[in-house]
Amino acid sequence: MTARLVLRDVDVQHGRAKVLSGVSASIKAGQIVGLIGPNGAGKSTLLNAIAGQLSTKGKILWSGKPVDARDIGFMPQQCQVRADLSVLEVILLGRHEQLGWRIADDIMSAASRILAFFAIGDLAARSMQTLSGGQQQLVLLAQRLLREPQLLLLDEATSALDVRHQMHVLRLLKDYVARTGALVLIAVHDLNLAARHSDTVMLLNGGRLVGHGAFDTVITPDVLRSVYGIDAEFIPSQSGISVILPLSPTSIEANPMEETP
Ligand SMILES: Nc1ncnc2c1ncn2[C@@H]1O[C@H](COP(=O)(O)OP(=O)(O)OP(=O)(O)O)[C@@H](O)[C@H]1O
Repeated sequence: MTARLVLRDVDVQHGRAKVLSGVSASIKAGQIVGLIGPNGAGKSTLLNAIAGQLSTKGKILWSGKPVDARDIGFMPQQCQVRADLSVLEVILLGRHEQLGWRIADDIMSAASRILAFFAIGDLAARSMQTLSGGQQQLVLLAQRLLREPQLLLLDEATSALDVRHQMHVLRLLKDYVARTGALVLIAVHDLNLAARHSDTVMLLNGGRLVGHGAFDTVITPDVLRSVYGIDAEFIPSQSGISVILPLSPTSIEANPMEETP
């Protein structure tokens, strides 16, 4: 039976502010789900809640059970390595539970395969501290994939990558999902990227889930106006997916969730 992530009436409160409110969804594994919404909508909060990093109300179930840390690969938004470790060492830490005095051959070959998939083999001996922001992001993603998690939670994990590396990583994720049947939840700001690379999207606004389904059923000109406060042109492309061209912002308003205690 296909695994499912079930969210039932999930609430998160920070102090007096409710930052996630009544989020419910049933999400089938074997797909990439784009988590979209304006700044402060609750995307990171939802990913942190699923990863078990926050105290929540409601239920979060993976295959009918509470999420087990061993099932997930989580890459938070602020993610960096401060220690002076090499790229290979950081990637191997993806399997830290299995590391001992001697690194088993299968872990070493899995690490080499991941380095090759991400096209970062030439960085293996480099110190993380000498890498660019985008290169560090690639290494940390590779580290998460080494675990082969069933539930991969990525918070803007391609934000520091150039367009070619973004495409490469999203294609790798697609192959990974096809090979393993995993579920990937990825928070993204770029709506065109979400349209092109997600199987479905979840749209958050003001801490609530306001849309869930195929991108073109969730994101319409009216929704862009009401949720993002922009007018936009939808330009048909050869891929069959319209390109969204933002035209003008309407107005910037305070996040309604922050105004009401
Ligand atoms: N530790 C905290 N204490 C108080 N409020 C918080 C805390 N963390 C987040 N918030 C608030 O929760 C709301 C949701 O934040 P969150 O980071 O989940 O949004 P987001 O959709 O990921 O935003 P962005 O796209 O800007 O990263 C925001 O209003 C934010 O100010």
